[in-house]
Amino acid sequence: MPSPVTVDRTVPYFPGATVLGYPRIGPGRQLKKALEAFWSGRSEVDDLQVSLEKLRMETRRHLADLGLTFDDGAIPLDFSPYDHVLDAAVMLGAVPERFAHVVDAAGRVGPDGYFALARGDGERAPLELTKWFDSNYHYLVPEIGPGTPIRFADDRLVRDFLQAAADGDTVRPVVVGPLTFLLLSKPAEGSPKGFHPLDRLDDVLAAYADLLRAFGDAGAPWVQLDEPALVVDTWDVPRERVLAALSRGLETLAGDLARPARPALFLAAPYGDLGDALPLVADSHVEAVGLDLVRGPLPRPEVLRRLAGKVVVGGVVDGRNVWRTDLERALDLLQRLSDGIGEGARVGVSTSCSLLHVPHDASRERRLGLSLRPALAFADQKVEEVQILARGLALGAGSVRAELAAAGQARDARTRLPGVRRDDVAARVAALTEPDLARAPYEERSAAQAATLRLPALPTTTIGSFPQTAELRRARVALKKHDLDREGYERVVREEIARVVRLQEELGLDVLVHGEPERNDMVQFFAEQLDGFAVTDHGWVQSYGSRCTRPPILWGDVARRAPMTLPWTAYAASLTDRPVKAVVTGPVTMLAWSFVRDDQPLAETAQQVALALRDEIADLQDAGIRIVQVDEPALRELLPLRRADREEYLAWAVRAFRVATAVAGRDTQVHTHLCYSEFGDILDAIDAMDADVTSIEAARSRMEILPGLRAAGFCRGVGPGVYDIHSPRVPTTEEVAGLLTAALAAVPAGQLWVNPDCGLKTRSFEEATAALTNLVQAARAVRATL
Ligand SMILES: Nc1nc2c(c(=O)[nH]1)N[C@@H](CNc1ccc(C(=O)N[C@@H](CCC(=O)N[C@@H](CCC(=O)N[C@@H](CCC(=O)O)C(=O)O)C(=O)O)C(=O)O)cc1)CN2
Ligand code: MET
Ligand SMILES: [Zn+2]
Repeated sequence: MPSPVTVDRTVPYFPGATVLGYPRIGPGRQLKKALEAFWSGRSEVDDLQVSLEKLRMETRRHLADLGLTFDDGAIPLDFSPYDHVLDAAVMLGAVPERFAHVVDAAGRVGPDGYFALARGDGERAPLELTKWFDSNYHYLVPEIGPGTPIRFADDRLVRDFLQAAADGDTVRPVVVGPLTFLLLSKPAEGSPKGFHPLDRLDDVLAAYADLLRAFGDAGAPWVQLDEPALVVDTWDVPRERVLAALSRGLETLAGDLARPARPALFLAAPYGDLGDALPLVADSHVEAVGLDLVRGPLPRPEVLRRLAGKVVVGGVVDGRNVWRTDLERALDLLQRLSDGIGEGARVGVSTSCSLLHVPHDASRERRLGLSLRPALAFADQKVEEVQILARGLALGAGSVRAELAAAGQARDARTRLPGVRRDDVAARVAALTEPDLARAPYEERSAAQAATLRLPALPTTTIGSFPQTAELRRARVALKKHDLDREGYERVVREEIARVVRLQEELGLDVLVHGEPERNDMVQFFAEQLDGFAVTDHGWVQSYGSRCTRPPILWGDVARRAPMTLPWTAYAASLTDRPVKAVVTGPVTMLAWSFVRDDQPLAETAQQVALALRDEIADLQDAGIRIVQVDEPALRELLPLRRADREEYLAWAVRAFRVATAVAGRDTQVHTHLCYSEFGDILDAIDAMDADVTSIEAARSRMEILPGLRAAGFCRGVGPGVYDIHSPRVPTTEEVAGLLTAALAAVPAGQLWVNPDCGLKTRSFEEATAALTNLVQAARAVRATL
């Protein structure tokens, strides 16, 4: 084992400039490639370890090349092989009982066990995957019960630190903080009523204290504890309890455990405002605190003064968008922060949150055109921005005058691009009136649809996508490289549609889809065809594990140029007598999974996207399509983290859905699909969307949502997912039938639909066929009992 680093522990100095975290996927998606090679058996575990360490090494060296320095802890070590919340659970040995065997006698979890927790192992269901705060990143939900083992068990994080140190690179380890860990956990199965993971606070704190001691022994100058949970005020425990837990945590980890036994502590609170938690942090013994000054306000003067003894790290560079920072404004904010703290203020400059949410490097986007590219800042550009700001803060604005001016010019130039403001689009949004948003009463619609669609009870369907084959992806690459012409590409797509339609008929599904083979991604595909959006070539961002997306960049007013999915859907419909359901991506999801403009309210942009979709739905309807699904999987994701902001958001989100869908006549059945989240908080909004059928993720959480829906008075069609598509595991017929029977306890048979949790694009045809065979059989069996 490499020897510890020697540092002067008496003076914890903090960098002028840092970032809270950096993309983990690698500029060439090295993480994805290494993981998928290992999972498929194309590489051995040693190859995987070598690839991962190489990626960590290249990342820290790259950050050093960009100007961040090792000695002062400016370079974060925030790597994770799959997910950082899973890493914290593994560090604590806190695995669910069904996975107890993956922890060895020494407390460590090997690669197979680690990936079994993340992805299941064929027999055991993996941890639940859900949204990380209000982002499109997904974390694995720890399951914590009264008896779950919790101690400092797996020291991988410390070993990673020492491995870097052995190369002479002293990094700043980043760990999910103890409160955030517990608040993101769910009670393990079998926990007594009233149990909350927070009940295990003392055990978790003891384990973190051991972790910090180990980092101290290893010579880490700084450790960053991320506590984003503190900016959220909607947890299922009262705020007082969260604050009491925070006090206790600060006392245990920063006070009782004093330096030099531990590294200096940097408590970071991304994604919002610390609010009433900040005074507690100010009065604690942590050495540094990171504030999100993009989303949160500058703290009040009396709170600022209490921060005087600490390093205060101003998160002024937005980690959630890709626009160049208004450096002048940011510098002014930092100056006010410093002045507010008063004499001796030590202010650092950082990003508002980890750069996990943005792609690596905007300079690679050759196709983005000379007009847009200068206005963009991806991770590497943001690393430069924090350094410019740190220089400006240390040496005065005059020292960075040229940089401030260049940033200002690039930002101004963007707002003047043709297409940023369009009178035709503004006029259409302004002309919308209430009747444009209303459909016929549900009873009338339901009767009309029953007459035209003639579906059996418990109709079976899928969520839209079928497996994306390597052949399709290759064809898209060839099309881009001009090795395949448009006609050739469309032939490949049509053949795939025909194959998927045939397969669905053979399987006996009731409502068919075309399978979405023409889509690289459900958001990017539409963005490529809409005015106002730009797409990237290399702008990959991790969504979960090895899965990535290239979020489009929304820069101008949105309008549809031509039908987007109509030809493909119509082609599928021409091949079968069964009803074919068209599938489009809804307005909120289009925004949530893109980088949005910062010069106009989201609500306004949402109506523009909704109008473009409305035109598409009108065309589909005119072409004889009688079922249209408008996917809104991100509806819950964008729900504000603070209770006070929620109503306004839900109002415009629901309105946008209705703008898009109210063009449907009474005998056109409107479906929506929601996935990946707790729906408890948005049941009323789901109801207000007024969709005829709503499909929701439910398999991993065993149909927990249904009683709530019933209680909310929801009376339309509902398809609780009966099988988890995120895992390769094929559900048995009995299992699906069991879930359907459970669902029937909460939903009348006339309302219940049968479908998977989500689209099948990440599965193989073999897995999808096996699972759907069982799904159809289960539906038939349960139908026979009605
Ligand atoms: N945007 C978005 N967010 C979402 C979802 C979603 O579907 N979209 N679903 C939920 C879960 N998140 C997901 C995110 C990504 C993927 C996913 O499958 N991503 C694919 C990439 C999809 C894509 O853009 N595909 C392109 C590009 C594919 C590609 O990598 N091509 C290679 C070449 C491939 C070859 O030669 O075979 C290359 O460019 O290097 C295409 O099909 O055209 C992946 O990581 O592998 C799935 C779920 C929630 N959030
Ligand atoms: C993440 S929601 C996915 C919905 C989409 N229609 C699909 O089936 O893939
Ligand atoms: Zn979904």
